[in-house]
Amino acid sequence: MSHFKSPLRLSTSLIRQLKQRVRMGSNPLQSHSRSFTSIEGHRPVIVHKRSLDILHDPWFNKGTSFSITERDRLDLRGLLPPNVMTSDQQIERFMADLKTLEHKARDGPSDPNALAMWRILNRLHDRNETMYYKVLIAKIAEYAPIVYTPTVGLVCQNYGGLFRRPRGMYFSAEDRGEMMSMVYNWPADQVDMIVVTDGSRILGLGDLGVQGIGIAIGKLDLYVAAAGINPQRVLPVMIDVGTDNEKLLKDPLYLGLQRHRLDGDEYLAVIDEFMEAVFTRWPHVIVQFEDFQSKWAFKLLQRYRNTFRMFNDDVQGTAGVAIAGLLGAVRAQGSQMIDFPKQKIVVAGAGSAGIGVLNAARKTMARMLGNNEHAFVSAGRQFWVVDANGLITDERENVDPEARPFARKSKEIHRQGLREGASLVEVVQQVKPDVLLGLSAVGGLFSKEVLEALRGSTSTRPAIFAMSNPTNNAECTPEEAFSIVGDNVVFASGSPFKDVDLGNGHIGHCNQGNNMYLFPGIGLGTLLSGSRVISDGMLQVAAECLAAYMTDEEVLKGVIYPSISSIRDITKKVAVAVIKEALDEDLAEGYREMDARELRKLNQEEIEEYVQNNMWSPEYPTLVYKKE
Ligand SMILES: NC(=O)c1ccc[n+]([C@@H]2O[C@H](COP(=O)([O-])OP(=O)(O)OC[C@H]3O[C@@H](n4cnc5c(N)ncnc54)[C@H](O)[C@@H]3O)[C@@H](O)[C@H]2O)c1
Ligand SMILES: O=C(O)C[C@H](O)C(=O)O
Ligand SMILES: [Mg+2]
Repeated sequence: MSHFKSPLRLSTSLIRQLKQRVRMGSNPLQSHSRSFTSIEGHRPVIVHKRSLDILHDPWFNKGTSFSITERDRLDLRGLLPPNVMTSDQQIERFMADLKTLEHKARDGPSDPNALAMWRILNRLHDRNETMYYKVLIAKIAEYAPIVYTPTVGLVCQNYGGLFRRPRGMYFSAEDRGEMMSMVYNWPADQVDMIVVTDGSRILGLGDLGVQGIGIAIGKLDLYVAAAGINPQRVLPVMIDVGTDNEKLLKDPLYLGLQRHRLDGDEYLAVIDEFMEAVFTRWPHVIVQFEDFQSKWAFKLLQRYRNTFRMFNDDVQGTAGVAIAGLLGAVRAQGSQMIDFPKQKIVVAGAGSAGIGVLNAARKTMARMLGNNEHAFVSAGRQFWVVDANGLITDERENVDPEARPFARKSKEIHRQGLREGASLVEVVQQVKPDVLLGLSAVGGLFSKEVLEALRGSTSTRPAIFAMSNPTNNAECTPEEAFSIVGDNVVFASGSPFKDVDLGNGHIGHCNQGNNMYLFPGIGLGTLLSGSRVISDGMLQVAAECLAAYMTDEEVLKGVIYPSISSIRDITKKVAVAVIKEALDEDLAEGYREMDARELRKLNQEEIEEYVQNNMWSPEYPTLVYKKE
């Protein structure tokens, strides 16, 4: 049976004629016979394909021009950005992209180079996945900065122009009531990992709307490269609930819904429907929430974390990476990890990432101090939190509920010569912290004055974490940190920077403090344990595993995070730790033929082997044809 469906009311004789042409082996569409040109544009074309097969067929593909009814008819709903474009608009978008490249090439070589590399890699990804991942794994240090931060930020900003072949799924506010069937448009029967964003806070670049799909794609590239998740079983997802980015709202070539973001219950209803749909089709999938604005990041995490296998990378992944780095910084001072609760820590930024780090760091300190209420209260005194309105104290009106536990008591603060709203410089001057940590998304926030104030730190070796992404949003550069604060600072940044030559043969090491060191292992460990949920304990052991990865010799040199070339190895170790914890907490339900009982029988070495054996490697399999 052919999948012939008539989009127009056609006369039966025309249909018969068309069918006959197909039977005779001539595709009416491929016919260039002049006698047909008069009705060329109106005649329906018979297709024997649906879904991605159509989008991947250059002859049938119309990209964003597929109408809504056609998308429904051909099982394309969700496989394209929601905005339907005319073919003129498509061409305009393409030309605008071409011009942007020319224009940028005149402005300087770095960004267009990175974008050009992304395009070349992306084209390889489209035509040969095995080869793409082979290249990525072999040269991860070189290409992670292209497929991941910082270039992925630029890619998202320019996604309208860069968009070629769609990748992943789009669920939009217009799809309410349809998602449960739309998920079946995805061709894979098994999906292990979904990374989903609503595009509301992409890196430190703000609301990029539908263009945020790039970050989900980039994160999943690391899932494949670092965790060996099979690329056929990953699914990047964009939930388009509109955008509050005025520029995109006005851009006629924008690919997403041109309306303001849904809010409140309407917003929640869309995300709920998405979660129900994906977990109905793929009950064992893991969903990583990525780059949701803080306002929703915490709420969604609380809403879903006890029922679904999900986590929020910005809140929980970042927290673990920061804890590992903070413990490394303590060791770099020549102290023991157990001295962590003595550290004075100033945090700039109280969004999803900053608050995630603060909660985890406070809990880690409290555990070290005896794990009781008193310990928790006293741990809270080690933190000073500065946001866009300055130091947060209990005098602050309308403080976010998540930040409230970190608001300093005004009495205490007055004794330190500080007050509500004190500036970052003042706070650093008065507190003389051991650690200055930035998750503010404000490039250059650690100004000369702030760094000079840090010279007064009571630490023998102050640590600076300029964790905001991408590169231009880093709170300071390593050059600034080493030259202003001193040669022996410990430095980490969210996006990669080069080490600094300090002269006399000395190197100022620049660590990359990025959640990429944890999320792949958290996902892999959860998948292979079959844990029902992702518990605090599993996240905690992941962070401890990363901290323990570094040797004393390395940390004393200021090297507190591994090099990205060992990301596959560290990911494997993190996954092993996560599996063991899931077993200890009785959350593990097993994976495929390894049921929970069998899993429980494995010793450390066998768990390591189990993880290794389940990591996909890019090798060409032998293909054999068999008729269906
Ligand atoms: N390195 C990593 O692994 C990692 C992980 C997650 C997020 N990040 C980065 O962290 C940044 C923040 O992410 P988020 O989700 O928390 O964003 P957010 O927008 O929710 O939070 C930003 C916070 O910074 C504060 N802020 C703004 N201006 C400030 C100023 N002048 N001084 C002090 N604070 C100021 C805001 O008040 C807010 O509390 C982004 O750049 C993101 O890329 C990095
Ligand atoms: O994406 C990254 O590089 C880290 C982090 O998730 C971020 O939002 O900045
Ligand atoms: Mg993120």
